[in-house]
Amino acid sequence: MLEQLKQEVLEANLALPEHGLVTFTWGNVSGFDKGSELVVIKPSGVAYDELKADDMVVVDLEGNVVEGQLKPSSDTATHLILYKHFSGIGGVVHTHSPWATSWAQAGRAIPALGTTHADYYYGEVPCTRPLTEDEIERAYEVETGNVIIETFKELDPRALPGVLVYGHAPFNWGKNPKEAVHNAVVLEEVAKMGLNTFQLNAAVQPIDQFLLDKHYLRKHGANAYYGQKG
Ligand SMILES: O=C(CO)[C@@H](O)[C@H](O)COP(=O)(O)O
Repeated sequence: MLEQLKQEVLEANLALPEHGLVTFTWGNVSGFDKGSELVVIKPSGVAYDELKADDMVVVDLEGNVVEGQLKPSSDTATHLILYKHFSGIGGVVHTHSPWATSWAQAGRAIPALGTTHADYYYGEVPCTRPLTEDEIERAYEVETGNVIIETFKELDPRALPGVLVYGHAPFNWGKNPKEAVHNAVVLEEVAKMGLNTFQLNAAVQPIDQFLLDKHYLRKHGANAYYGQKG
């Protein structure tokens, strides 16, 4: 069941170390099958170079394992909440990529300081509030998902395909696992550029709205013309 999605999720997980987003097993990718409403996710704690498509775990949106011999990622509950609330996403990534994780540990949103950011994120990449001790003790991974949904109450997850979880690390998403990883790579790049930019100019301000519009909308707007579009 879901053999093609398992292969896509495997390839997306293997892309994490390829792009330098993970150390050891500090990351996971899942994919969502709209027809069956099932999620394919990386097994917990398995090294990327040992992964096979058949190792992927299939769960329903309540987290019940419907296929697979291994335990699903420890972040499965967070992935599931994102699929339930962000309609249209087909892939979710979580890593501890160092530059984005540094912003999450500092509790700071990443402002749109340049056009590289604007090409993918239509404004600052938000950071969630801290979880309370009760939320952490009671249902850590579920409340991690809930605080992301809370953070996006007034934001469009299609225009901002990533978030920094306070004190933890980033989560990203996209229309499929491959796009979710692409957005995670971009987030790590703009996190690195942002930190370096502030070191060069501590008073730097976010780019103007018209430049943000130009770069974001040329790739993602109704009249997008970037690449071979338009
Ligand atoms: O955030 C964490 C641990 O803090 C996790 O992302 C692990 O780093 C990966 O867990 P598995 O997917 O292997 O269960």
